[in-house]
Amino acid sequence: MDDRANGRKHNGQTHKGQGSGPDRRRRDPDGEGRRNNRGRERNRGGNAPRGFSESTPAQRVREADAARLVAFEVLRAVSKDNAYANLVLPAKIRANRLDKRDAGLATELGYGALRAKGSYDAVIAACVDRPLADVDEAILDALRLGAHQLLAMRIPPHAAVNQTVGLARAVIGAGPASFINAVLRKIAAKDLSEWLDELTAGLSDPVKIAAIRQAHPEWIVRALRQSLVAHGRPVEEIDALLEADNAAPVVNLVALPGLGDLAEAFDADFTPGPLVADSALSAGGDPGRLGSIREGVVRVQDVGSQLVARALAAAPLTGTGGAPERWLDLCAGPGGKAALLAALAKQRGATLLANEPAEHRAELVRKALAAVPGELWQLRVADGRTIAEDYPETFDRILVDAPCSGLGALRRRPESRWRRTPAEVAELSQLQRELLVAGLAALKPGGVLGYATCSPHPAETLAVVTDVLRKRDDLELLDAGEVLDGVALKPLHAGQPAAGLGNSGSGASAQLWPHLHATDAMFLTLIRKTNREN
Ligand SMILES: C[S@@+](CC[C@H](N)C(=O)[O-])C[C@H]1O[C@@H](n2cnc3c(N)ncnc32)[C@H](O)[C@@H]1O
Repeated sequence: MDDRANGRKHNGQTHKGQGSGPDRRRRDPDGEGRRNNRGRERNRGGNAPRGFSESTPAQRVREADAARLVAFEVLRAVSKDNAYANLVLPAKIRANRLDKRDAGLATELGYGALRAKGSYDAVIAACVDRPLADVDEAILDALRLGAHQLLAMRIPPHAAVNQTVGLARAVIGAGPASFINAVLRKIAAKDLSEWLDELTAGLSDPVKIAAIRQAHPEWIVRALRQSLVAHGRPVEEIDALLEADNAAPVVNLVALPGLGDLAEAFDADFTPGPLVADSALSAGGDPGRLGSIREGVVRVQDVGSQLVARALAAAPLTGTGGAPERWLDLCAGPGGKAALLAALAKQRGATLLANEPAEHRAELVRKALAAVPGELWQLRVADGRTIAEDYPETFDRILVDAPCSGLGALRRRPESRWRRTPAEVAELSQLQRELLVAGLAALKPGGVLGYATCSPHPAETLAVVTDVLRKRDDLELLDAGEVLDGVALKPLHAGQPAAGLGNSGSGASAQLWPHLHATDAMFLTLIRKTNREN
């Protein structure tokens, strides 16, 4: 018999409340755990929570419904191949020709199960008698899908269990399906808040409690709490912030100024964005349908990114000379901000150099910039740390949108919180310092550099900027919050003085927040190089 009949990776895995592996296998030679030798259901009664119909073998769901199958395949691709759900899911929806309703269900199932994996794993662990590391990954993924349906969706429990078990029977096997059935019935015995109360009972550390309740790794909860405090926000906001990470984000569009408009989007189901000009949003619209998106003059872009690009374009310079401005996007791939910057540069008679070292991402930048006349921009495919070798003190405006952990965009990348590690943050923060220093060397006196991350982790934001500024006396900090307010349609209050940056003028960094601004948690510092004669 397949070990996976009992959920095992190796030998001996069972769900709690059943006999241990070898015993159970002897009692259950067909490996399904469903019938005794009189042909009656073994799992009937006893443990089964109310609300389940006891289906006969003939009535059992034996096929995977399309939406659940797609969601399961996405979970498998993420677990097995380290895939990105936001890339795999749309491809699978297309390949399986899901209609709008099934596409919505597959998205909610897949993204929901991935986001809350930590909480669901804790629930599942309470229902099986082995460490989850010993449970076969495919079985675990099916259990996570089932747990999400049972604990977070308005799907009747019997349907959630039957459909998930049917999926498992079709794609994993009859034995594992029986194990999954038994575990899901245990999960269904309590609702989510009962499970969370049980799992957090006896804990006093607010980080551990928030981590379980809001399905985030503890180190991320800790970093986000630190960031709130460093930006003058009450630490109690952490719950709202974590909740915002768990909500499905809206789709934001930007019409490239002077090149595109949103009329077509408004005719579809998009509405004007309340925070920034030329933007639109929709909770469920499919931007791929819009001709203006296909032409590249309207683009999908988070509002936080739009604000950052516009703030850099609007920041006050102090006399960089009368020549047309030269702008640089040092870390440009895949080109979202570069496209907006290039369109703004066109309106201002400026030009843009977009730099990106990764070939395939540089290609995406080229595509993103295709809508902007070619004489206004150039692409450099090289390490940003060498920029000043080719362009010493050349640019009036520079964006260093540094490679980062992406902890500010967790709502868009459902699996990433479980994949990222603190060690990566340490490594990235060194690269971020080097890119910031290189960008400053390419900045003209009087010019402004925007250092941005889509992470609010203090090690990637304030610590990087503080470290670099501390060693220099030719730089001043602008008030990034004030500049952001100048380009926003309403005050953002994003620029509370941040701890540790008080020694570089009266300026302050700004931090956008998903729970306050409904944007990604973009961080922005605006640094001006002082003119030598000043
Ligand atoms: C946060 S992303 C930039 C996002 C981009 N600004 C946008 O809005 O689409 C960071 C980019 O930096 C690039 N990168 C990584 N190492 C780099 C380096 N040494 N120099 C310049 N860019 C680098 C990554 O390949 C990635 O494309």
